[in-house]
Amino acid sequence: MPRERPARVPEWRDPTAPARRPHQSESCDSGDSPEVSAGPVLGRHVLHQCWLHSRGSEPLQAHPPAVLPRADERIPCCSSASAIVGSSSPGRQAFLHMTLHPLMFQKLKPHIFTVGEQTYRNVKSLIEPVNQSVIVSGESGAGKTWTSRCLMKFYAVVTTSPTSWEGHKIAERIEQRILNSNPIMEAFGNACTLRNNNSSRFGKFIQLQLNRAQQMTGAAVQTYLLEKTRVACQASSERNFHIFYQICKGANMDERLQWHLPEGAVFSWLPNPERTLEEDCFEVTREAMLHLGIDTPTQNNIFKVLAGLLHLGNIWFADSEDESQPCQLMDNAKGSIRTSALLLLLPEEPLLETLRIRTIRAGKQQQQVFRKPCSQAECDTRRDCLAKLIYARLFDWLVSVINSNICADPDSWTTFIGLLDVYGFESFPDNSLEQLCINYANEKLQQHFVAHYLKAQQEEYAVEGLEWSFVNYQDNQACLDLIEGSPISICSLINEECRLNRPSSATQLRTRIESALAGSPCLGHDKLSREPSFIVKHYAGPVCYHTAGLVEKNKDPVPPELTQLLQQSQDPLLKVLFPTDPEEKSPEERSGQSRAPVLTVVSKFKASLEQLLQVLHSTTPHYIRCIKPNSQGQAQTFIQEEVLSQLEACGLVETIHISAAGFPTRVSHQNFVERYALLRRLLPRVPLGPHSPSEERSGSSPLAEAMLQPLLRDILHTLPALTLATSGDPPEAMPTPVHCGKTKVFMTDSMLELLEHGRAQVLEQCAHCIQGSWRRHQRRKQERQRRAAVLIQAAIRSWLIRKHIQKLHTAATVIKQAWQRWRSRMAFLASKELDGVEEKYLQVPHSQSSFPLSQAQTKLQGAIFRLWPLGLVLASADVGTRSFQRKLVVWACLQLPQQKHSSCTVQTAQEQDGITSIRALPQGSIKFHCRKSPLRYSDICPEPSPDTVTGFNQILLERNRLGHV
Ligand SMILES: Nc1ncnc2c1ncn2[C@@H]1O[C@H](COP(=O)(O)OP(=O)(O)OP(=O)(O)O)[C@@H](O)[C@H]1O
Repeated sequence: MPRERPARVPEWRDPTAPARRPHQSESCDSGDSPEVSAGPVLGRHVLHQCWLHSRGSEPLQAHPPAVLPRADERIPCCSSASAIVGSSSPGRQAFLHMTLHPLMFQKLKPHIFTVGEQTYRNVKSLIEPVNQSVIVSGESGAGKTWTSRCLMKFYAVVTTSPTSWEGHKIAERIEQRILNSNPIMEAFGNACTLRNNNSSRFGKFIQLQLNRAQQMTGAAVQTYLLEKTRVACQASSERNFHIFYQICKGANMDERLQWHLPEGAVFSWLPNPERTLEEDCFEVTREAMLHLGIDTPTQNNIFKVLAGLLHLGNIWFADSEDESQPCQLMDNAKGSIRTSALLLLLPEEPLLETLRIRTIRAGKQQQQVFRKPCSQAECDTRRDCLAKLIYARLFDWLVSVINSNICADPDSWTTFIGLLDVYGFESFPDNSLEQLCINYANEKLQQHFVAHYLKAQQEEYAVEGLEWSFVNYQDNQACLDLIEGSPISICSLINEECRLNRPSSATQLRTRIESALAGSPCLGHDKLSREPSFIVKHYAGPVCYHTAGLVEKNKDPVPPELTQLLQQSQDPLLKVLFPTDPEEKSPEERSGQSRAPVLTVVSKFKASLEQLLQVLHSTTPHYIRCIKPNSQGQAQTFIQEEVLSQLEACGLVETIHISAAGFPTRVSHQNFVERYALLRRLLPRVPLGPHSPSEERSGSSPLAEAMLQPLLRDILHTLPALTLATSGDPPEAMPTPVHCGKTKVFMTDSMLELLEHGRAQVLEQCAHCIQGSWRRHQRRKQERQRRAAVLIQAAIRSWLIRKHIQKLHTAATVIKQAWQRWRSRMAFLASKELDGVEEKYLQVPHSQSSFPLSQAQTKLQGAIFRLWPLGLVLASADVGTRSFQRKLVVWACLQLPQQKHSSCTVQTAQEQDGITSIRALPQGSIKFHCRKSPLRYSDICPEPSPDTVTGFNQILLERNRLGHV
């Protein structure tokens, strides 16, 4: 039958509306500590807090409890095992899945001390139920024992009386005794397995007893289902119980002699002795035993018996060809049986006979006795059975001794905190009776957990004023009915097989189970399996159990003659373990003699489980789920698949289903407003009144409840719009999206998603807005920077140019001045020179001249002198006579002397007759230069351009150019 999901009553209530139920005190909720409840903000999978660490990787990161254990202690949260720690009360430790709301993830990491602190505070608060229990579960090697040990240390510290010195001493002594029980129990009950070097091969419930002042006055230990087969049979690569290795390695010479354990002796029940573990510490066990009142002679006695068991394991029988004859001992086993008998103080012959010959009683009074030699296999079984019997009794006796030493007088304690360290859910390729019992126990605990969780949920809804019909969640009752139900179940069928006392066949048992329980939805069948088997669909997954050997294991037969033999022992310890007093007859004996129901393993286990659950039901439970990050024991390695399967096995998936059936997300008003206040942006803008705190403020400091209400209302008013925008559905179509409690907002997953979606949208818009503004700002800034750069560049360039020009100017001034000085000097020199030459020339007497001027020439010269300005003007005039006419005029003006060529001697330059050039001196005076000047400064031919002065004596007209004029 598929599991039904609970139906809910849809409701949409105004958060400000008055609550319909009276407000209940928060302390009713199992009395939580304020520190514990302060951290979390959102609740999705309300129950559990998750943390995963690798071995020894991180320092303690814990919410500090009131009192911490000593600093040198290793702390569970930071080492190999990883844990999910949870309170069963949903309202208190509510944490949201990290991937959904990283921002809202709990501020304080989970820690077992938080659970310890919570339980202790609950006890102190004295609110019913006062007694507390912590259920530590997980697969082998996940850290259950370690966690329990740390919790015990925690309680030992917090419950030590600080009132008086004497009281303190007593409390310390009790604490020490309780802690000393651990090494003893671990030495005798733990072994190295493939999965854990220190694997507990039994379940235990430790009850820490507290007096009225909440001081620890004592403790009691209850053990479950010791794996006693390990004494005689160990899987390859595994070991026997630690204590056997401790005595073989730690005994001194005398002890070795006494216990017949010579150095290097080989025992078939002691595999892998070469492996040395930190648990092989004999001295620690001895010390702890001493502290618990087990004196040295008793200890020696215990170890002697254990050595006897080791020698018993070396007894091997040869197969007998004649069935009527008992099997013979193997040659090398003769010494072993002698030593074993010696150590167990048993008579050698009866010991051998009991191992080889079965006694069958018949008749009304069981008076007829038959003796039947056993086969070799039966002899081995009897030998193993003897060892298991002795070891199991020894273990139980040790537990009782421990209890008698640590258990307080019933009047001296009033409350207790129980620590349950049980095996986790197991599923191997080959599962048998042990796994059936373990998984049965886990089913029971899961049911207890679910019941408590549902109850706690309902309580919380009631406290918050929710109209809630949280119904129809079908827990694992169907599976439990299949395993333990009445009148027909797997257990009852197996027990029946035991009672019928007939040779049982595995196939027959399977057929019986399948036919009798065919209607159960949790029973399956593996068609591919070659071996007869059946499948049970547990809450953590299906497990296939093989039926072979199931009945035998369930019978756990102890031949009465073995017990009788042990009763003959002279050993003081064995005498205690196997009393002869008929009053103290063992259960095996009692069951063998009477017609009372056979006490099978399953029935004993079921009885003890029921007893345990009764205790748990009377307490407030707390859960610690230990998760192993990897099976190799490596640091910083997290194997997802392994962790996932453990989460399934510890029932987390189931818890999520239950949680999802209700309002899995719970957020305090404060946190809700802080997270979703920005959704109000979706509403049309309304001016914020004096009582409407701004978003900024709501995000930074806690708001008063009165101020929260309008904000809450605003946020909730956005929901219809949000629904419509996101899904397109009208808001009325949405089933019970959100509910406002008195202090919390309850939401479904879909509503959470919707809110988150809306929030993401608003944030996106904000982000776009911010991005746009930022880009604008950046652009403006860049523009300003560009303009500034241009300005600076221009200023620098102009400054550089000005500087350059200034330099040029200065240089030009210098050059100009120099030039002017030089020019004036040259002009002066030229003028002076010219003047000097002209004067000189004019002063030359005609007679001495090679070309003397006649009077006519002088006249002509005079005419030229008079006419030259006219010629000059004509030559340079822009307007007026042009071309030929102009040339003629100029020519006429300047060539007058040439008309009487013969009379004029100044014709050529060579002859130096006539005027060769007309010159203007810089000073402004015009001088006629009549012949080629010999002067140094004046004989420079000017450029054709009339306005260019290149010489110092400007040549206005030159004879040889006149033709071109
Ligand atoms: N918190 C821790 N800090 C350091 N080491 C740890 C811690 N938890 C577990 N370990 C290591 O892991 C080993 C296995 O732990 P533990 O014995 O507690 O596992 P378990 O769950 O009790 O296994 P089993 O069911 O086989 O008894 C320990 O011996 C120890 O070395």
